[in-house]
Amino acid sequence: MTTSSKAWFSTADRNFAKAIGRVNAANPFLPERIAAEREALGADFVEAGAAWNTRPPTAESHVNVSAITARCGELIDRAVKASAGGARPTREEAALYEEIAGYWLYQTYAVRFDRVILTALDGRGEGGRVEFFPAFKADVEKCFSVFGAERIEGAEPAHWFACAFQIRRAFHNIFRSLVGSSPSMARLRAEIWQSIFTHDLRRYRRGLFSRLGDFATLITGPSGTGKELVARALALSRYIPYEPKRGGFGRDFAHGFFALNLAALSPTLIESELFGHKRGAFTGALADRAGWMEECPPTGAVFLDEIGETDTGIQVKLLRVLQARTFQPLGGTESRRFEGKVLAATNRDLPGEIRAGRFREDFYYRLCSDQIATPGLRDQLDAAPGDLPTMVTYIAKRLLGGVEAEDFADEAVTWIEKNLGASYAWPGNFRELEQCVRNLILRGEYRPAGPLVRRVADDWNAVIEGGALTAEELMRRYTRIVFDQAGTIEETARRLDLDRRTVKARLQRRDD
Ligand SMILES: Nc1ncnc2c1ncn2[C@@H]1O[C@H](COP(=O)(O)OP(=O)(O)OP(=O)(O)O)[C@@H](O)[C@H]1O
Repeated sequence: MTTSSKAWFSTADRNFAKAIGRVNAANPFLPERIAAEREALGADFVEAGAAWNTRPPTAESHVNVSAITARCGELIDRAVKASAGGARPTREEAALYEEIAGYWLYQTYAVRFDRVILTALDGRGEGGRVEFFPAFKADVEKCFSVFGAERIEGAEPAHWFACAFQIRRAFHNIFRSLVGSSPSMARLRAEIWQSIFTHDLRRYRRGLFSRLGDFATLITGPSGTGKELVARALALSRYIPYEPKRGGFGRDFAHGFFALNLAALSPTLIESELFGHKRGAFTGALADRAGWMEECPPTGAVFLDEIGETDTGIQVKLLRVLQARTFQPLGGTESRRFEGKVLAATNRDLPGEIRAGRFREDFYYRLCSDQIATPGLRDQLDAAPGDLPTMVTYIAKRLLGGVEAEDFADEAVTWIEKNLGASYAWPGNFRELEQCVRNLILRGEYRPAGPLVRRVADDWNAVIEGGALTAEELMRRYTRIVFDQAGTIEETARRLDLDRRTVKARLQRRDD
């Protein structure tokens, strides 16, 4: 296309831009994202062998992203020239151009964003300051100069910058905390992404970004599966406005997560920690103190861990926070406002708790509009056995540091496979794996709370071959093995397709 042409884009450009629209809209943790990239590049797409992203792609590190960014850059240059030559875009062309410009701006600054984010997340640097906004602003203005006076809604440089930066932060918060390449882990990452940005990034950028604090998120899943990690990633990935006059973000983006374990504290202490207290509100309250609900900024989040354990009195007060956004400090009479987002987690079956009268239904429905479920470790390893060495290396690196960890991880995986067996149930999930690695470092062995599965399996073979068991005994011993792996009567009943009373009766009968 030349500057004298009336059309901005050729048919091929148009198809490319439509595919970029799909890339922008796709959840980056799902296969749909890679499919959209493939569609954009056609024969130039380089197969990377993965159905979904397993690390944050950047234009420098990912050949397809690089090729798409370069092509977007060419189209932007062409549109700028066409516009200077007097060609006006159609409505459709303007919308396609917005997709291309958005992609190009984001990828062009991704590496610079990364440097700031990683430095802050590692506890170095100031998580609120960013120096390159003027360059970004100049690029936004260049990109959108093509529209002359008609500006695209939501294309203010500072807002665009804050959104692009937030997307990058979310990438790192999700990738850095959650190890694993199984489909269930990919789904978990995708769910976290959706909880932050919704399924429509464009709508999010245009207005929803300021509303999502009103949506509470409930994280469910077995113990030790990373529910707190999910909560932290959600809290640290919230939208934070960029303030050009201050030369930085409204607050330090590496903070903003206010966690409280409700199972560990008495109701008075829970109230004091969450809502704060006035001097003299209880013995030991020597001065006024603000709680998490007051400390948490509008762009932060309060995390209520073990929400299934809290008593109904606290539930009523939390319901009020969710509905009216107000609370009262202990010993105080005036109402205060909570401006942040509520995240909660439990490994309990909340509908069951409601039936048993221990959990308020109205509170549950206010909490569960957005639900995220964390998968058990055994399920992940069944789908991706190669994750065991990756996870052990990840844990060992944090405990031992660099080179030593690689060697140790090989030894640890060999020990686990030999002594626990490749199909060990990991009833304590990732937390148990961490415990196992710590024990292997200290003692060279790990003894799970239940019997070692391999030894049980060996005994089992001998018993079966001996042919001396009655059917009843066989069932009783088998139930015991499954219980040792499953950890609870409910889960054992589910796996054996029995009712829980039968399981309990079999477990209670004494061994001969
Ligand atoms: N997928 C994962 N990747 C990396 N670390 C993980 C993962 N899942 C869990 N962990 C680690 O396992 C430990 C337990 O995680 P966490 O406390 O978040 O679990 P939880 O689901 O909240 O458990 P509980 O229900 O007992 O509170 C933590 O040290 C956490 O860092």
